[in-house]
Amino acid sequence: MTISRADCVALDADDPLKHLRDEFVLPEGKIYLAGNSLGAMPKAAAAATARVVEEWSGQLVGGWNASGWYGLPLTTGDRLAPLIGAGPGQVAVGDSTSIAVVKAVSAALGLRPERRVIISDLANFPTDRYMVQGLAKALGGYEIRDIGTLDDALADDVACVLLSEVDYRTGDRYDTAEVTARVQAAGALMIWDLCHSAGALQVDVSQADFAVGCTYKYLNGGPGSPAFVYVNPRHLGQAEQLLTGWYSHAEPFAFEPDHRPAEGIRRFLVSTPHVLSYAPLNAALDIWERVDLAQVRAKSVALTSLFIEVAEELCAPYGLTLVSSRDPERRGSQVSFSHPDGYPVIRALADRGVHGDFRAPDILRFGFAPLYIRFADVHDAAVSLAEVLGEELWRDERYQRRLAVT
Ligand SMILES: Cc1ncc(COP(=O)(O)O)c(C=O)c1O
Ligand SMILES: Nc1c(O)cccc1C(=O)C[C@H](N)C(=O)O
Repeated sequence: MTISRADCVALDADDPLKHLRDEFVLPEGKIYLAGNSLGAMPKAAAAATARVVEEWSGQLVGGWNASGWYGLPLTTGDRLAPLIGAGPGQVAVGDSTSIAVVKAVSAALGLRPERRVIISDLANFPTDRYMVQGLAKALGGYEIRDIGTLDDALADDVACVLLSEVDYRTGDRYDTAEVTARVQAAGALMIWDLCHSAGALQVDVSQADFAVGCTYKYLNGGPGSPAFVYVNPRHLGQAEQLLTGWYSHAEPFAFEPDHRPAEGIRRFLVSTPHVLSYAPLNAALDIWERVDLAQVRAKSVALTSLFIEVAEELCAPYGLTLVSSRDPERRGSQVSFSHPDGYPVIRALADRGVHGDFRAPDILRFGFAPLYIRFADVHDAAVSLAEVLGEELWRDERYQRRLAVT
């Protein structure tokens, strides 16, 4: 083999991020390549969550003031902002990505009232599409244009464009600066879904109009951790989002009968924050505060390139086809292959301790979270994949049955 396991161990020894792995709880003897679905747990998350439970028991309702629960969506937003190239007062953390999509798209439509088309990529994660479909139906009079190429779709009737920087299936990445500039040159507003890029790339939202994303993948905020919405400062104070819950009111505790929108990013809140869910996320952000994103990206490129090289070399005879781009610039921190028996292959691989996942119809996905994945893991995962394919372990009948969550 061109690259040996010993070479990979040497790469690990030189890795400037190697000390971070110890900050996470990782299952013994397993290789976790599903951090693009749910990130690993920071060791500090348990104590951070226990602290909030203590605050609750000790302070009861006083916790809203004394422990800063009321301010969590914005204090956490300010901590997350540097990870996506945003500044203070531009990011609100709360709700889910699906809800954040409604906030961002509704705000964009309000800023372009004369335009009646929303562009949504067919490659968008389904919930983004479903939320836009629901919103368009509720508002009435909107057309959703599914893009083949952006050039064909951009016209003077387009209000906004919603795309994912990194495609959840293929792992391919848009050139966000170039696309944003084209969309804005056509007079439309650009909304990026950053679920598969935040914590994996050097995201730069500074030119985008809006962005949304989750915190439970590469950011390691925990299952169901709150999402984020970014609003470019040029729209703050002007853009109005549809979900006008009381946290978006100028004075929630004035209890006025009619909605009066808050100034600034607070307008993009909806209602009571899920206080317990912010605890593990903030524990993860404590780690992120000490991380250089340029090093994260460099390691991500190296890990994904290594996996492609070793997996292709070992699995060449077994019908595996690379789906992700070969150009690391055009790739997120994920490598996808297709195989006609992708589902049982992923199940058999998990039984051998290597956790990737499967996306219909035939995609094997492997996510490489640079904070805790080692080069030796990449090597070992490719060897296991070759064994599963070469020895046809996936043919075992118990791997054919579909689980509820794939
Ligand atoms: C690109 C993308 N958008 C949205 C979501 C999900 O949104 P939600 O957190 O609302 O379930 C996911 C993953 O589940 C995703 O990959
Ligand atoms: N959000 C998820 C969930 O609620 C259950 C299972 C998986 C997920 C995921 O995040 C999947 C992920 N967005 C994907 O890219 O497929």
